[in-house]
Formats: sequence, structure tokens, C-alpha cells
Amino acid sequence: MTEPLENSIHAGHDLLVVLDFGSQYAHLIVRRLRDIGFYSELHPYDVGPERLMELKPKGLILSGGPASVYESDSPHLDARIFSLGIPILGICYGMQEIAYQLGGKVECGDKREYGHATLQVVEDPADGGALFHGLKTSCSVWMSHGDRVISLPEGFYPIARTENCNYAAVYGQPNAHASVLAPIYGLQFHPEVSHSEHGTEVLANFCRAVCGCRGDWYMEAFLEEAIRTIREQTGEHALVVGALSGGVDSTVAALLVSRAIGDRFRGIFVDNGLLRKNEATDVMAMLRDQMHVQVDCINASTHFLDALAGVTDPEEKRKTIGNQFIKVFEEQARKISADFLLQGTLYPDVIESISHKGPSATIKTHHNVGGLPQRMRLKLIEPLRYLFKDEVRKLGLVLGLPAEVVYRHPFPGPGLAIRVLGEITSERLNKLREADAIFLHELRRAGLYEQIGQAFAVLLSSKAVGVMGDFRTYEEVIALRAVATSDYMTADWYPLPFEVLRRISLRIVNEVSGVNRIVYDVTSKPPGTIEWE
Ligand SMILES: Nc1ncnc2c1ncn2[C@@H]1O[C@H](COP(=O)(O)OP(=O)(O)OP(=O)(O)O)[C@@H](O)[C@H]1O
Ligand SMILES: O=c1[nH]c(=O)c2[nH+]cn([C@@H]3O[C@H](COP(=O)(O)O)[C@@H](O)[C@H]3O)c2[nH]1
Ligand SMILES: NC(=O)CC[C@H](N)C(=O)O
Ligand SMILES: [Mg+2]
Repeated sequence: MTEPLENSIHAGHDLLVVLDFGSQYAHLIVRRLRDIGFYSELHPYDVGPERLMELKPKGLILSGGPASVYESDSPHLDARIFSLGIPILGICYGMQEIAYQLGGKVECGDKREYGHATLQVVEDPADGGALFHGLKTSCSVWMSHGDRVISLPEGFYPIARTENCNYAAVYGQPNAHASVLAPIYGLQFHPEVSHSEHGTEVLANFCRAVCGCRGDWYMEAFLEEAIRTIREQTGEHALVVGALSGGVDSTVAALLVSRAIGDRFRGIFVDNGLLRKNEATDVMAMLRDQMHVQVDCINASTHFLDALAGVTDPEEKRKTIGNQFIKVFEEQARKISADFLLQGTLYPDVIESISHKGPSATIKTHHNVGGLPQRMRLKLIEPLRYLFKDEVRKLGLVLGLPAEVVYRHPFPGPGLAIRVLGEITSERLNKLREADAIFLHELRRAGLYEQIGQAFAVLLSSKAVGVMGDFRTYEEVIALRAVATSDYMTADWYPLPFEVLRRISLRIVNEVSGVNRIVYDVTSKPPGTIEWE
């Protein structure tokens, strides 16, 4: 993701660069730092000193990683980086890499160490104490390693130990080692995980006391800068078009652009006939009347439903819907001669695309508008490109977005089409809409909506026999799905109270005609996915 600095937000903030050696916690480090007010970005471990000098970070953090430094194909830092005069903090593999490169020794330990350990800060002979300044001298930390440093490079000494690890934290004095021009710290434990007591304070000490960062990352400041950048990017006259779904990402992106350029932003909300009950009206009222965004609702439901007639395969549904969306967007953009396209790309999408871990298997083709730019030759605006979802939510609140929009459950682009299993007809869509509305209403009434990551009803593709008022029925089955999740990558089914389930089940079979049976989905992700198709 090498891109010109003037287009990014490095320029305005003290930057900390985290170099990714493949740890599953690498982006957690970035998130922790941002949470405590220090702007940070993830870059690949082999970014090189030239690019780093352009980025001008005030500090470098080397992440952990699955490899062992002494193996032949393990990832290594360009050694010139040690001489850039930038303070460095190595975490786990990062610390082992520092030792390995500067003349210390790392070997495979006889005991692996996972989980809690008690850290003891040791007597400090010089000035390596900045990292633990103001903290207890004994605290609990979280370890996850098999290798260990057995001798330190010249000019380095230990500043903390645990029972199994003499070098749980180490310090290298500037100039004590030939190629070290700024302070270097190493931690064998993981300060970024919440199980490490004082982990956040250790990171904060590194940023503030060692690197001299001011802690200038907060949403109000970001908002002002983002608005300025969008104005510069779009000039005086250009029009920007953006697809809006009422979901938090596209709504926050649209508010930002509207703030910056007013009615030169034109939002398009597509009623594709696959929306939830009252969704088109509610979303339009929120965007237009409440948030004063210029947005048109395009009713394309006949096109979508016609195209979906007879389609039952989940991937074919997604493709059909994606094509229909593109058609609508192209037509609208042509009509108003827009120059820019707004997209709600988030930082995890960017990280994913630079990951050196290689491509992963396609489970589902998630529809988004990513297919648009090449075909329309519109220039892209992606104001949320450096933000995580929780930062987008914070920004939404700063922009005055009501909490119910900010904390709304996500809703997939293909909508109810992937929740009506099997054939999609208006009649079946309507049954699902009614059942889904009852489910969500009862969750809100029971005060459970906010605790659940996502909840919805699914109309199954098989029918069930039942008895209603002495008559035999043979009707549709509804499955209820509610999951607890923070990132939607993994999820657990939510243990809804029996009384709530009982009320929902009773209401759906009584109020939605053509449905005679309700089941509750008790599958986590993995092995299930959140949606059924
Ligand atoms: N009905 C729609 N009309 C116009 N654009 C849509 C519609 N549904 C989806 N999109 C576009 O597809 C993008 C991807 O949808 P996605 O659901 O991933 O994000 P979101 O709706 O913005 O946020 P959330 O993840 O909270 O639902 C949206 O940001 C929006 O640009
Ligand atoms: O915009 C989208 N287009 C899609 O095709 C799509 N499929 C799933 N989802 C949403 O992604 C999250 C994870 O869903 P899965 O566990 O089903 O993959 C959940 O939040 C799902 O609702 C989609 N969103
Ligand atoms: N978590 C890590 O960074 C592990 C580093 C190295 N692979 C070890 O086992 O010690
Ligand atoms: Mg959505």
C-alpha cells in the first residue's frame, strides 16, 4: 500500500510504525496505540529504510511472529534500520530479531511458555527504566513463545525477568553498540494483549517517554483533517457520488463528504426489493431528514427480483445482485457526470490486501462496490481507509450520528436474498420480512439488541408439517440466528433467554401466515458462518 504521503494522514500526526512479522496480534498493537491516542500504522516487515525515512516515524515496533529467527527462511529486518536513529521496541519475535541481528544469541528453549507469568522489574543500572516508569515492579504479563534469547548484544542489559526468562525485557543504550543510535527495547511478553497487566502503560511509556510522541490522535482532530483533505482532493466544482446502504460505514463516509462539500455529494440508496421491513423509508428518513445528506432512493426492485427468478445457488445469487448494483450505479453516475466515487473502505480491508500470508480460500464472495472503479473510471475517495470499525463508530458519534445507527447490526449488501434459502419470491420475502421484524422488535424490547453482534431470521428451503386449529398444515420454517462477536470473523451463538425465545416463536407462528415452525440456530463460527448462504 505504498501511496503518496500527501494523500494519507501520516503527515498531520506523530507516527509509530508497527512492522508485521506475521503475528496474529500485529494489528492489535496498532489498535492499542490508537486507543491511547498515538497514531500508528501497520507495514510489512520488509518495508525498507528508504520508505521509512519518507514516513518519518517517531518510533518503530517490531511485532511477534510464528517463525524462529535462526531458521533459514525466517523474515528479517533490513539491518540498516537499526542505524536510522529511530527508537525501536521489539515484541517477542521482534525482540529475538534484535538480539539475532546485533550479535546476541537465540535458541529453541527446552520449555515453551504460554499464558501468564509474573514479571519482576530489575534494578536499573542506567536509564533503561523509562518503559516501566510509574508502574508496579511486579505484575502479571502474557507470554507466547518457544524460543528464547540466551545472550544479549553488546550494550544491552536486562530490565525485567520472569521465573523462566532472564530476559523478559531488555534495553540497549544508544551508542553503546556500534550500530545503535537510538534507544532499543525488547519485550519477550506481549504488552498488546489485554491479559498483560500494565501492557497499555508500557506501550504508552514507549511512545511518550522514549519516542517523544504527543498523543495527538483523537477523532475530533481527525474529522477536521479529513474534511480539509476531501476539499483539497475534490477542488471547487467536482461532483462525488456514493452508494449508501444505511450501514455505519457508508453513512459515516457520506456524512464526512457532505460536511466537506455540501450538495456536491450525491448519495444513491438502492431499494433492491431485498431490504428489511420499512428499511427504505427508515434509511431515507435518517439520511435525508435527520442527517441532511443529499441522497436519492432508486427503486430497482423489479430488476433485481426479475434477475433473481429461479436462482437458488448462493454464489449465483451474489453475482446476480452484484451485477444489478453495478448497473444502477453506472447509470446514476452517468446521469450526473460525477468525477469521484466515495467508498467506505476500512483499514482491515487495506491490511488484508497487503498481508504477506497469501490468499485465503473464498468462502463467500462478499458483495461490495469494489468492481466499480475500473469500469467507470471514476476517481476514488476513501476517507475511512485508515480507520478501524470502532474508530468509524467513534467518528459517527462525533459527527452527530444517532447511537441507534452507530451501533446498528451490519446488514449484508445482498440483503434478504441470502436469507431466503432456495427460491426468492415476493411472497417468501414478505414472510421473512414480517418474521424478522418481530424478532428484532422483541430483542429490543428485552434490552438485548445492543449485546448481540448480529441477529436476523432466515426462511428455510424445506417445509414442515404442523397442526393448527385441528387442521393439518404444511408450511414454511423460520430459523432465528443471534450471535455474539466483535469482529464478525469468529462468532458464538447467543444464549437467548427461554422466555424471550418462547414469546418470539409464539408471535411469529401466530402473526405470519404460511409459517408453522421456528428453530433456533446454535452453531458458532467456525464451523458455521454467520449467514446461512
Ligand atoms: N441498498 C444499497 N444501496 C446502495 N449501496 C449499497 C446498498 N447495500 C450495500 N451498498 C454498498 O455496498 C457497501 C458494502 O456494504 P456493507 O454492508 O459491507 O457495508 P455498510 O452497509 O456500509 O456497513 P455495515 O457493514 O455496517 O452494514 C456499502 O458500504 C454500500 O456502499
Ligand atoms: O456486504 C456483504 N455482502 C455479502 O455478500 C455478505 N455475506 C455476509 N456478509 C456479512 O459479513 C459478516 C460475516 O458473514 P459470514 O460469517 O456469513 O461470512 C456478517 O455480518 C454478514 O452479514 C456480507 N456482507
Ligand atoms: N509470539 C512470538 O512472536 C513467537 C516467536 C517465536 N516464534 C517463538 O516461538 O519464540
Ligand atoms: Mg451493510
